Amino acid sequence: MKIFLSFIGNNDCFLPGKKGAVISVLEQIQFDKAYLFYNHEKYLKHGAEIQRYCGKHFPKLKIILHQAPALNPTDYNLLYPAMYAAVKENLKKDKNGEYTISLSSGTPAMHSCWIFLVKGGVINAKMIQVSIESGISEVNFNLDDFPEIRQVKNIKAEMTRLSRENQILKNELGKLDFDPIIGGSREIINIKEQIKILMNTDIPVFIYGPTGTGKELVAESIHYNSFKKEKPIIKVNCGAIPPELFESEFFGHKKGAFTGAVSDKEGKFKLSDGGTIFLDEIADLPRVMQVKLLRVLDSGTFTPVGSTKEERVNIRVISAANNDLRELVKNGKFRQDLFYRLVNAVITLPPLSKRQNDSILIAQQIISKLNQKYGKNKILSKSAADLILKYHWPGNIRQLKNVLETAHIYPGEEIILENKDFFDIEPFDIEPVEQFNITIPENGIDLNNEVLPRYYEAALKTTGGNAAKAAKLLGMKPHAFRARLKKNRT
Ligand SMILES: Nc1ncnc2c1ncn2[C@@H]1O[C@H](COP(=O)(O)OP(=O)(O)OP(=O)(O)O)[C@@H](O)[C@H]1O
Repeated sequence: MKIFLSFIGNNDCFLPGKKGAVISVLEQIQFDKAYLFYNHEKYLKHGAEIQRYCGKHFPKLKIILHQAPALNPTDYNLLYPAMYAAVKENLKKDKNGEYTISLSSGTPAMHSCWIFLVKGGVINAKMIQVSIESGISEVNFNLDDFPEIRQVKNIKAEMTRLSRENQILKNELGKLDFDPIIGGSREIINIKEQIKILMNTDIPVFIYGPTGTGKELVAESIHYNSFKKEKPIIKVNCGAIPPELFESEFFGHKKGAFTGAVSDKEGKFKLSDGGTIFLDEIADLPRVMQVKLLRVLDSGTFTPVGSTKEERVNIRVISAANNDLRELVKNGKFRQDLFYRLVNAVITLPPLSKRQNDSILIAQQIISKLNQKYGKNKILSKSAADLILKYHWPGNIRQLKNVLETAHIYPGEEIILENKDFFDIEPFDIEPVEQFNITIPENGIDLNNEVLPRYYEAALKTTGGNAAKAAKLLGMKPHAFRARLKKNRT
């Protein structure tokens, strides 16, 4: 749509034998719409004359008279904000218009403001001037004619360039900006190298490793070191979403789409647009959702539940699981096509027990954080360090954190650990079941009400209160786990 913008000036009325600049332009160039601005009511009369004339001669042209109120048409301080607001308001209505602005009507201050609006990037428009002698000509000077404006533009570009160069140099120096992953073992150094290679690409990354080994930390590290770091990283625990809510969680829903949808809700894909979506426990994604996820990854589009409008997103996908997805594909539990879409690059996290002395480095960092939090100055005892190195840590770093958090509570300057501290946290790792010395009372035992509840609570303790993860430790579905827990607690 071709749109014309101009102020109405004193000469834009029909003096005998003379048509003003506005009419001259409208007679020579065909527009669909003309916004004629005036700063004061007295110009409305001229506007109405132009409207009448055009209505007769160019009936298809739509003329809109728009007030940009500024008491004094030569006062830049009043004029510029009024014109800025008027332009912004009209741009909203005709976003994709092809704009032409006339600099020939109105005061010199108005002309200058037009130039600032165009050259400042507020409106993308062609500027013209019109005179009896030379007719219509385009005003097309270069920004280089304005050293000050050019400087500001260049500073912005320069800053972007420098920040990119800085990032590249940092990468070359082997440093990550955001580096929460503690460890000096060969395994962890390799993982950081992989993060550096992958962080500024859009390649989908799959992170594989046992529970509590830092999969989420690696996903954050990729995101917060990437150019997308200013955009969100949205985490979704696929193992914790009830099957019936998957679609709404991922794609969002419209009000009234189903019982309980009391308002519109944006889904995780929309929320992570421009950034990263981290799909944790991807192996738990039901097959029906696997197809839908594949579609989003292929087309970049999805449709919220209850909507007919497709939405487009641009996201980086990082997924994680502690199961070997290849096995699940072989067993027909995970779609092969989705597997190939997600697993372009794989980062494998080793268990803590395979990371040489990293467990001590991590333990020291955990203790120093706890010291800061509680205003203490505790250190790890030699015997505790030995135990940490010897123990096999089935719950990995999360378990180490829990053990140290509990041990930190006790008085004394040193953190002391005993065997029982580990066992309390990890009830399944005490000893093989055959070695248990269990005696069942003659009147029997109520497994459901007396024994299992202790395991539910212990599993919750291991996962730091995360019910979905606790359910997983016990091989239960999250909703079944929650229901049992609720029942046992009441
Ligand atoms: N190398 C590390 N250095 C310091 N802290 C770590 C490291 N790895 C993991 N952690 C900490 O251990 C805890 C568990 O890590 P995270 O949640 O990333 O593990 P995960 O592999 O995603 O676990 P899950 O499979 O159970 O979801 C977090 O508190 C995390 O900050």
